[in-house]
Amino acid sequence: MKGTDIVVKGLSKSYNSVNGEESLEVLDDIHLHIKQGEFISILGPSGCGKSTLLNILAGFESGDNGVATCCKEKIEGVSTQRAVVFQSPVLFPWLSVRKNVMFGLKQKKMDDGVRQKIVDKYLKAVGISKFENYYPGQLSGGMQQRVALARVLVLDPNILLMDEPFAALDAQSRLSMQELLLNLWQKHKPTVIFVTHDVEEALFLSDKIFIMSKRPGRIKEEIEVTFRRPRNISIIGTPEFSELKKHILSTLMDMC
Ligand SMILES: Nc1ncnc2c1ncn2[C@@H]1O[C@H](COP(=O)(O)OP(=O)(O)OP(=O)(O)O)[C@@H](O)[C@H]1O
Repeated sequence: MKGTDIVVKGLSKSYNSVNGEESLEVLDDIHLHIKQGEFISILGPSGCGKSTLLNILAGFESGDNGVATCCKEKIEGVSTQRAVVFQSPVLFPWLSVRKNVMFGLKQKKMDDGVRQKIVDKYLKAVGISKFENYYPGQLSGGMQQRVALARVLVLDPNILLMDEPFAALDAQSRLSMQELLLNLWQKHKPTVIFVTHDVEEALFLSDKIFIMSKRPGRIKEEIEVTFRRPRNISIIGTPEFSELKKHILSTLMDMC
């Protein structure tokens, strides 16, 4: 079902310290409204709670106070509507690329011919059809991340939660993954919530950027990114891009 605004109101979260004696306040009074189909990035200092927020939206964890809703329903656990892509691709090393991509679809009741066609479509979309019989260990990091992306896209999620998915890649692979992601997003328009440390990446990809304060993380600033779409890397050299980049960097530096 489409219609998936994500609304977060007054969300806070603390963890017990390892010795259990103190409480570590990680998120404090977070408010967000993310519209269906928006591409959102979250930037903020290390340890400010970006991954914690993403984990709560995924349903892996819950907040202490406040509420996070998706489709007007409280997020209380994982859902196939919300797919997560991590920095390290999560793949089964003993399964071929094709079988990895097929994995989630096996749980769905559908004709096997249809299932195979969906897998073919996404292997092609992420540019790894030729490697369908390879095993993850035989692929580069960038190719593994393509497989990880195809693995979640076959399930047609409404929401993609991405936690620094391209951080481990070299500059060239990173750029090609960013372009690939933008193309896929443009076609299917899932809501994307993308955690990154890379200001250029956030500007290149997003409709909106949320900047979080240092821990306990709050939303310090919300920035609309209005560069025309479809985008290509030529926007990175424009004065408007540089201006916004400078503004975001100085906001982040002020928090150090
Ligand atoms: N399960 C946990 N138990 C205890 N503390 C935790 C747990 N998960 C995260 N933390 C702590 O919460 C704080 C925020 O962590 P989180 O990973 O959300 O930050 P982040 O902004 O994503 O950081 P980075 O940018 O470095 O990845 C950190 O101090 C971390 O040590």
